Order: sequence, then structure tokens, then C-alpha cells
Amino acid sequence: MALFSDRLLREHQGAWQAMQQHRFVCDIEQDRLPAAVFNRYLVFEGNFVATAIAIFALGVSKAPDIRQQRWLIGVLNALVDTQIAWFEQVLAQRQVVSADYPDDLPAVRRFRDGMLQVAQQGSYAEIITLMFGAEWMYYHWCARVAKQTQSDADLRRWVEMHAEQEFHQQARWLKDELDRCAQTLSAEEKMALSTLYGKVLKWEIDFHTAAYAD
Ligand SMILES: Cc1ncc(CO)c(N)n1
Repeated sequence: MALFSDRLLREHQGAWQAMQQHRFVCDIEQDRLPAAVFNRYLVFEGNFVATAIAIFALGVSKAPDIRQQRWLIGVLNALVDTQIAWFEQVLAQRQVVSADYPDDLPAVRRFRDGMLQVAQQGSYAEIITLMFGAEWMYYHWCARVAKQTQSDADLRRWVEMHAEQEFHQQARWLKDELDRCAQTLSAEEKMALSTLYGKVLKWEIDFHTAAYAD
């Protein structure tokens, strides 16, 4: 049986490829991402991790049963403990001060507010679509790029964190969970999720472009 998640990937192949071949991704793959771009990305990305915590928390509150809640709380723990701690340490060590960077760039705001608004107002299936959109895409480029060298140790660690088994399983769980949700959705609801998935990829592309000041 054709999986709904695979249908989304197929329907948005163009945006998927644009993200996989994004300047940011290719610069990392070729070990030529300017440190200033990475620092700027770290500020935006650190803020997004805080948003992701809010999104997953809304997922916990809207989840159909304890099985999903147990898993999502595990994800929340990883974000709250491992990821947030990593940002605090890396930003301090690189002497990156968040206040020195713009906090109102349209592309960064659109991604954050778009994701958060859907999570607040939308269904559990919409939340799973958001995070499947973000994580499955991210795992794929990080797994590819991790085969190459990153001279910046912090950048190397960041890529590894998203190419590792634990993150792969997290992204995989979202894919399976989306397929499980889709079994009980109407054709119209599935069409709406496909549109949402396309928006997430578009927001992601623009978010990554915003790391470049030019
Ligand atoms: C911007 C962005 N998209 C997706 C992921 C994957 O969780 C991430 N960490 N950051």
C-alpha cells in the first residue's frame, strides 16, 4: 500500500530537492560555510529549538493516547536537556551574543509563527505533519553531509547530532505516526496536510537562506 508520507514527498519533490541542494547545505558539505553564517544560524536555530519545544508540548496535549505522549515527552526531554544545553555552551564558547543579531527577519518570523500558529490552532495530525516536514528533511541532508569533513568542530557536532540513530528514529517515528493518522482522514483532510507540508518546506528554505546576511 502506498504510504501517505511518501505521497507528500512525491508531491513536493521540487521543494525537497531545493532544500537538499540549498546553499547552506552545500556550503557545509563542501566545508566552506563562513563562520559568520554559522554563528548567525546558531542564533536563529537556538530560538527555533525553543519553538520546537512549544510545538511538541502542544503535540503532547493533543495526542490521542499515552503511547504517543510517552514518545513525544522523550523528544521534549532531548530538546530541553541535550539541545538547549548544547546551544548555551556553544554560543558562549563562540562568543555569540543573541542580542547582536536581528530578531525580526521576515523569513525567520514566518517559519516560527507559521509553525507555532498551526500547532496552537491545528489538529494532532497537523502537528505531526509539521514536525515530519522539518525532521525528515533535516535528517536526510545531515546524513549526506556527515559523510564529508566539517573542520569547525561545533558545526561537525551539529551535523552529527542530526545524522545519528537517535534523531533518525525520531524522524522515522513522525513518518510512521503520520501514516497511522492518515488512515482515518478524508481525501480533503489529506489534501490539506499535503498543502501544509509544502508550506513547511518553503518556510524551511527561506529560514536557511536568512542565515546569509547578503
Ligand atoms: C530549522 C530546522 N528545521 C528542522 C530541524 C530538525 O529538527 C531543525 N533542527 N531546525
